[in-house]
Amino acid sequence: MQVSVTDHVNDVKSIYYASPQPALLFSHDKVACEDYEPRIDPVPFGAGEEETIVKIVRLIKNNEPLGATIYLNERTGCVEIARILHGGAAYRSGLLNAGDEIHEINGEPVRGLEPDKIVAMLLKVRCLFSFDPGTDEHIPCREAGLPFKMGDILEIVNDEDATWWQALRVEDPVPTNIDTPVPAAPPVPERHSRSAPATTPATPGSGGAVTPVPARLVPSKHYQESVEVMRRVKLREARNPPRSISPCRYSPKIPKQTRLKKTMYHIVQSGGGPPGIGRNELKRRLKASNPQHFDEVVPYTSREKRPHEEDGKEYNFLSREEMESQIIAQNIFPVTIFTNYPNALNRFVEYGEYKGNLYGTSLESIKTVIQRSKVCLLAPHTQALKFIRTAELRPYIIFIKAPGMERMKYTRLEQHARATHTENTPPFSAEELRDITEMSAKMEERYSHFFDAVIVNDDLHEAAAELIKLAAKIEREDQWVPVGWAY
Ligand SMILES: Nc1ncnc2c1ncn2[C@@H]1O[C@H](COP(=O)(O)OP(=O)(O)OP(=O)(O)O)[C@@H](O)[C@H]1O
Repeated sequence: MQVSVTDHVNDVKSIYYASPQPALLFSHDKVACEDYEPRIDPVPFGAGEEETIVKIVRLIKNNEPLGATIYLNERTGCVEIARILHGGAAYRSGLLNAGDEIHEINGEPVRGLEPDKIVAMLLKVRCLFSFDPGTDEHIPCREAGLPFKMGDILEIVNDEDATWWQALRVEDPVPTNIDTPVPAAPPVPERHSRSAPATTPATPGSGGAVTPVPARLVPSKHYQESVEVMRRVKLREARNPPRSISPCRYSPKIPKQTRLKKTMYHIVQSGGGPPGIGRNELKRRLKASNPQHFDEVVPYTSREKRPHEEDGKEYNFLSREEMESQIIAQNIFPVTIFTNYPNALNRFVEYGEYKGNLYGTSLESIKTVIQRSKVCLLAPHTQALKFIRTAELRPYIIFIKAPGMERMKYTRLEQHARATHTENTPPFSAEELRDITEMSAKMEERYSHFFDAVIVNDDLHEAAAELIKLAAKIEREDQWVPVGWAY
């Protein structure tokens, strides 16, 4: 031991000859004396050999397999670790052993669950885009590609390659042969279920009853992002061909943070679908289905209060100066607004100007609704999604989509449907309906990765019924959430 230490120091010296030797020796000795073994709480004093000890094991690992198989011990009814695979994360941690009983995973009890159910608690990837290997010009082998559709669930078994990951479709039989690598725990690029271990069910001693399904290639997150960027650049260039700019005259513009964005309010409200598609109508119907349960935020405005209005009921009324200073402040101190700018009480997730008055929805108003144990219904602008799509609010985003142009005309023209954000507007013209339909397609193309569900607002009654049913289902079932929300 002593010899190897000296050798090592000499090696280092020969490369970094200028380094002072005592400092090197000191660093080396310090590192060598550190204990890098995982720390396990000491066995309670007095616990006998026969007594059960509960270990709470915390494994922090990257996108790699846990490297363990599990089985249901029918005698005890407990889920136990069948094997620890050599070299896997569990093996390296030294924290888990074959025969250990698993009582809960990420806080969720597993007693009585079939191993299959536990496998269903694996972190998996829900696809936020579709992929057809037949049309991808860069895939190294088309036959090896795994086609998938948006919403499909995949298990990524290898994410070592920067461009092509290996994946299994979740309905494919999971390999159980212990001689083959256990499917990887999830990289989960975007979203995953709330539960989380990475184990594979196995019957002890069976050594693999199911023939493993070979993993196939899917684009990595990095690759897909590059594809998306390129697609948008091409699209933009096709729409506005670049003009040649003299390099001498070109100076990049520095965005002015303190300028107030002047967006028309009806644009500001175009989040859950294009304006005019029926978001507010559907929101109204959902609220009416259970007014005790659903509620909406009270927006802020700088316009004059009308005689019949009550502050805090229809709107929260603020002077234009107050609203402006708060909006400007949040642009200057995007993160620390509450501590750095004591006058700013509101953080507007969206704001805009309509007919000379400011309107906005504040984060605090949303929280107020939630704190009253109500489900907060919003129809935000797409720009607001990044502010509200947080671990704190955990929104469920439903896109209200336009049906085809023919159905738009059939359903809206007959009903004399008209915009509701302004008063006394004439019914939609065919031209306006075309705009709504086109905007719907553009929004879906651009923001579909934010959507948890899509409802096509064709027949209004059917769309409302679907929304009400979906709202009930959301409350019953676990949802997919971004990775960061689960911890
Ligand atoms: N499926 C439908 N069939 C017929 N009319 C509809 C349908 N959905 C909504 N409408 C009507 O379309 C009009 C616009 O709906 P709504 O106000 O809810 O749209 P919006 O998306 O909230 O847009 P805006 O912000 O312009 O109000 C209303 O008259 C509404 O009753």
